Amino acid sequence: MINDPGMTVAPLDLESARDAATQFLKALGMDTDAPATVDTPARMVAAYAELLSPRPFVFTTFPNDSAYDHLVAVRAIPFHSLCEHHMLPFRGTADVAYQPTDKIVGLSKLARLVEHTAKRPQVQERLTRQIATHLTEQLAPAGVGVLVRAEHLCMTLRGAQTPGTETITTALLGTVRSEAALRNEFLHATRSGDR
Ligand SMILES: Nc1nc2c(ncn2[C@@H]2O[C@H](COP(=O)(O)OP(=O)(O)OP(=O)(O)O)[C@@H](O)[C@H]2O)c(=O)[nH]1
Ligand SMILES: [Zn+2]
Repeated sequence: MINDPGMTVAPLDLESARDAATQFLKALGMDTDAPATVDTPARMVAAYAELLSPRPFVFTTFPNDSAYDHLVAVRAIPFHSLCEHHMLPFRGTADVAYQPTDKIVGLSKLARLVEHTAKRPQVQERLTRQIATHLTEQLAPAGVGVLVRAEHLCMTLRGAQTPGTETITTALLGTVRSEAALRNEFLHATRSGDR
């Protein structure tokens, strides 16, 4: 189970959230007593609760018994998160890679780790770093590379209103940062044009 403190998700108080959502929607002019919208505050809370509730999972690792020492990369892992400034979604893909030493991880766990890290109020920079830090702590790999591409709806739908923009963040650690050959291998494996 994911249990390091940086990954803990605060418990949700759904009842208080429902009361607050009713107030919030009334203040925005919605009639929350009308038949069609009487359940809207509860639905809104359920929707946010779903977006903020990562599925628990076990970060299963195996001995690296073939002494595999090139990059393991899973790319284009889809995710959605909530920007902590506006509580609007940002969504995109994460490319996650590591160079193993003694341990390898079940491949699906890289996708589950992305989901786990994304389903909380976030900024993209922290999301990217947290994925990389978790891999470093759990696998003691020689290197880690994480590249996240995302559309921020707070920027594309409102505010600056810039549809089509994509934000790219990277976290390169260990050999993926320091060795040109591995860095290039990572950047080549994650090139968006190859999808
Ligand atoms: N660095 C970073 N900024 C983000 C992220 N998500 C949203 N933001 C930005 O957070 C900032 C909040 O800025 P404010 O000026 O306080 O908010 P605002 O008045 O709504 O700003 P506008 O979005 O420009 O209208 C905005 O520039 C957002 O684009 C993120 O993941 N990382
Ligand atoms: Zn935002």
